[in-house]
Amino acid sequence: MKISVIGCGYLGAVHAASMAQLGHDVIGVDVDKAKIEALAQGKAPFFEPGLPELLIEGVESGSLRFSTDIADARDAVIHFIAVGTPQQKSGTGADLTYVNGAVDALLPHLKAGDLVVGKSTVPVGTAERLAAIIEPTGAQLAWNPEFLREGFAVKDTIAPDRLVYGVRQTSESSGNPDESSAVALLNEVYAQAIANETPLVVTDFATAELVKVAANAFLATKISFINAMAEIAEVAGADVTELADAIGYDARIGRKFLNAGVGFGGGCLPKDIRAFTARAEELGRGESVAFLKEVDAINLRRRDRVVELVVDALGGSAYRKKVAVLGLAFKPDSDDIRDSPALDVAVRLHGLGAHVVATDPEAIANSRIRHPQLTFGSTADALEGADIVVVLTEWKEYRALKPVEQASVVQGQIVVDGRNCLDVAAWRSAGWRYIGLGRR
Ligand SMILES: NC(=O)c1ccc[n+]([C@@H]2O[C@H](COP(=O)([O-])OP(=O)(O)OC[C@H]3O[C@@H](n4cnc5c(N)ncnc54)[C@H](O)[C@@H]3O)[C@@H](O)[C@H]2O)c1
Ligand SMILES: O=c1ccn([C@@H]2O[C@H](COP(=O)(O)OP(=O)(O)O[C@H]3O[C@H](CO)[C@@H](O)[C@H](O)[C@H]3O)[C@@H](O)[C@H]2O)c(=O)[nH]1
Repeated sequence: MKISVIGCGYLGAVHAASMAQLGHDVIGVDVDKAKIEALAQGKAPFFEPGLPELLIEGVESGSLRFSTDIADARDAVIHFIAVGTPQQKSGTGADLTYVNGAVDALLPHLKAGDLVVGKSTVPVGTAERLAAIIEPTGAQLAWNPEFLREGFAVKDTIAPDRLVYGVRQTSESSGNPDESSAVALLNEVYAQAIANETPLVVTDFATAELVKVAANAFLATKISFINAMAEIAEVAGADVTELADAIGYDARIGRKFLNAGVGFGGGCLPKDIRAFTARAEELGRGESVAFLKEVDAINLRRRDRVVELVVDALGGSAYRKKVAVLGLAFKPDSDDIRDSPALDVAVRLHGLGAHVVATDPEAIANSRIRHPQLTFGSTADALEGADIVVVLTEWKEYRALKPVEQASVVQGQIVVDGRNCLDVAAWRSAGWRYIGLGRR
């Protein structure tokens, strides 16, 4: 099928490359010239495992093209909207400027029979409003939320664990949205996943929009739940990792997303729970999701706690102490530093007068642009003569560090494990003072 993908960031670039990989003819459009130049040469503008290979293959075969000119999307039949919906600058709601701008720009190029497919995460009610603008062109709108995880984005796009189509409920389709042509077109786009019997939920616009924010709200709640348990474990002398293992054996609870630590960050969970709360308040149902404010508060307290643990371990002041910060990205296998707890903690320690030397396998370049005041270096640079080591992103190279080898490099054998990802026994037996979050 001829597909356009409007917005080629973390979501759109992967979506465009994956659609080409699935055999479609794809044009990716973005307003960011530098990004499009890189993509057009088959180069990934950010770190995402598996993406470079797909880009090169797609660009070389001609099935994947990129442009800054939205008019180049006119031959496509399916137009995915994958632009950002960040948190508003003044407020907690979603900023829809980019979604509105993308739809406005696309409008003159739409033709009867086209399908515009919303992928961006939006407040419930957005699709209905956009459909009123799009439908007079003879094109249709569907909302098809994306559930990919950064670090696994290619796999999650090509083989998603479920598909959700939000489509207009029409009288012609006798109230049955499954019959609509939007569904037929989307089934063609996702033919491989459909053939593999990927669970498919066909629903209305509002439900599709809500599914996305509900999923992220649930994940964020699960993480904050275990972090709240970590707070209690800390004062009770219990161990939150053993607690998580024990409750996780209950299949109704499950062990996934029960890793306590410095908390969740990234371009999705934090802003999505805030936007959901703001939208619920607009709809007069703020009390229904008021707990998400607590989820957010618990999450942010974890960052304070890590800073506090570091300062306490340094004898009450971080001033002029060398702090090795291992990890800056919001999660491993990503260079994304949006709302990263790791970067936040590094900046705060720097603000307390510590000599922070921070490292990350992929996120130094992005971190340097945002916070040039920090000192960046290799893992060896960070550890050399450090008074304390703080692990903030659980990259495999940090988990694999040998405590015995590092002991001779540092000044102080103290490690704060902000992700509860190190082997406690190994570090302690090598003479280190190990401090986890809610660990015994
Ligand atoms: N990143 C993820 O893992 C992920 C997963 C699922 C859903 N989402 C949602 O997808 C959306 C995009 O997220 P992202 O992380 O890719 O953001 P991003 O900031 O990485 O990318 C957004 C892109 O849109 C471009 N853009 C803005 N206005 C445009 C316009 N008018 N025309 C063309 N391009 C335009 C920007 O230049 C940018 O490259 C958000 O709503 C997000 O919540 C993201
Ligand atoms: O047990 C856990 C699991 C995760 N995290 C943190 O939570 C954040 C988010 O992690 P994850 O959900 O894996 O990353 P994202 O790539 O942001 O993906 C989320 O956000 C996307 C954008 O909406 C959705 O598509 C995905 O389904 C959803 O998992 C990261 O900071 C993790 O370190 C924890 O602290 N503890």
